[in-house]
Order: sequence, then C-alpha cells, then structure tokens
Amino acid sequence: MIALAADRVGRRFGRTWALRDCSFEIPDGSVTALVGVNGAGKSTLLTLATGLLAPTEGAVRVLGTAPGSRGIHPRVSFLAQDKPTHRGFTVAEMLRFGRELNPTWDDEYARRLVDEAGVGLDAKIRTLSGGQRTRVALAVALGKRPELLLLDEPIADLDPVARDEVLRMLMAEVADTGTTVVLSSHALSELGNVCDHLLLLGSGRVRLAGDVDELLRSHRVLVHEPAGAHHVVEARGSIRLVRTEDPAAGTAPNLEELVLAYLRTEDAS
Ligand SMILES: Nc1ncnc2c1ncn2[C@@H]1O[C@H](COP(=O)(O)OP(=O)(O)OP(=O)(O)O)[C@@H](O)[C@H]1O
Repeated sequence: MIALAADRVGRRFGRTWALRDCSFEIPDGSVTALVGVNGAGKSTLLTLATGLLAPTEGAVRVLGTAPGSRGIHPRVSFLAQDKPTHRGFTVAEMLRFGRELNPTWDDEYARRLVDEAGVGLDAKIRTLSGGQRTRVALAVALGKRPELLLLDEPIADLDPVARDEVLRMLMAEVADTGTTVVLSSHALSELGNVCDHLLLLGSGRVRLAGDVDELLRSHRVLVHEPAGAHHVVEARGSIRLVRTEDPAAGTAPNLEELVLAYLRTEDAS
C-alpha cells in the first residue's frame, strides 16, 4: 500500500510557489528521508500531508484518502519543526492531552517511551534538555499509535549523542510497529543509518525519489575517469558522480555523497 502520495501537487504563497508539480509515492512501512536546502519546500510538503494546508493544485493522498479539512487524520502524527510542547506543563499533563485528544491513544506505551528517555512524569517541560523534550514530543506523537509519522527536522537542535539516542529510539519503535515515517532533516550523515527511502526536493520540485538501495545502485563515483556515456550529476575536479546502470563503473556512493551532489547542483536530474 502507498502511505503518502502526491499527484502534480503545487502550493503557492502569494507569488511564490513553495511546491510545484510534485508527484511521488511513499510506500507503507518505509522510513523516508525528506531532504532539500533551506526553502526547498519540505515543511510545506509535510504540512500538506497533515491536511492543515491545502494544495493550490494537484492532489495529496494520505493512507488512501484525501487529507480532511477538519484537522489531522486520526492515524497520522505530525511533529512540527518547533516541537510545540507547552513549556509550562508537566510531562504527565502532555500525556493527558494526548489521551484526551486521541481515541487510539496508548497510555502505557507513551509512558514507557517517556520512562526510557529518563524523564520523570512530574518534570516541567521547560526544565528538560533539548533531547529530552524531543523524546517527550515523540512519545506524544507515537502514543497516538499512528500509521504515518511526519517529523519536521526532529533532531536539528540536538547534540550528536542525543541525535543518536533519538534516532535509535525511533527506529526501534518503527521496527516494532511498522509505522511509516517521513523525516525531514539536514543531518545527512545520520540519515543513511535510518532511512530506506529518499525524497529530495529542489526549488519546490522533486529532484530525486525512490528506494535508497536502488538509488545508490544506479549512481557511481568516478575518480580520474572519463564519464563516457554516463549521465553526469555533478563534476568536482577529478571526481564525478554519475547516474548509470553499469555496476563496473567507479565505486558506489554513500547516501550523503549522493544527496550532497544533488543538493549542490541546480539542474541535475
Ligand atoms: N506561510 C507562508 N507564507 C509565505 N511563504 C511561505 C510560507 N510558508 C513557506 N513559504 C515559502 O515557501 C518556500 C518553502 O518553504 P518551506 O518552509 O516549505 O521550506 P523548507 O524546505 O522546509 O525550508 P527549511 O529547511 O529552511 O525549513 C520558501 O520560499 C518559503 O519562504
């Protein structure tokens, strides 16, 4: 099944097209890295998927239906970039909101996630570290037992240890529950360990999308080698990243090298 699909989606703000002609499909159970430079349209795309924003053109489908105009889909959780945990409340109060607002709420599960983060239920949100706050916000997002979890830069403000902890926790939960995750991030080196699907936006358009292994297989790094008939994505001095089906050419890139090459170039396809 397809968890999230876009068919020629565009979204305009005044004269600015934040997204244009975006078509893609994100399979059920995948963990998708949503990447792109600042202003590429990542947050806009995630917000369209929640239904909190409507496309100007085209159609979005979430878990097989059009996102409703009456708020977020009951089986979708969204963690916005600013992680709106209310700083004056306690962790227990945050969990109570989750329970009251979500019919599918799993209180035992949410409490376990908070406990594993080493956070007390009586702690005020404002006393928590950035990493702990993110983990409480994730516990609230996951406590809803979503089929689709949309995370907008969840690890942006975390130190490397906290990033690692949060991503490990997330991956363990996803492996257990099969939740589909779409995760926007600039932390390219971390994404290779957690994502099996990629959606790369550039200037509001889909530049590259698909299964990570397939994308890595169809690209090679050539050093001091002519590109020949291969399609050159990026050339930097004697190093070229090319798109090719020839497994004998050069060496395989890693996800960070692949994404960086596309982010650095404007007109690669
Ligand atoms: N509410 C809005 N009103 C006007 N313009 C907007 C609005 N939201 C987004 N935009 C514009 O749409 C474009 C895409 O913005 P968006 O926030 O989706 O990018 P992003 O990829 O999430 O960026 P970042 O990595 O910096 O978070 C930008 O040009 C931005 O200025």
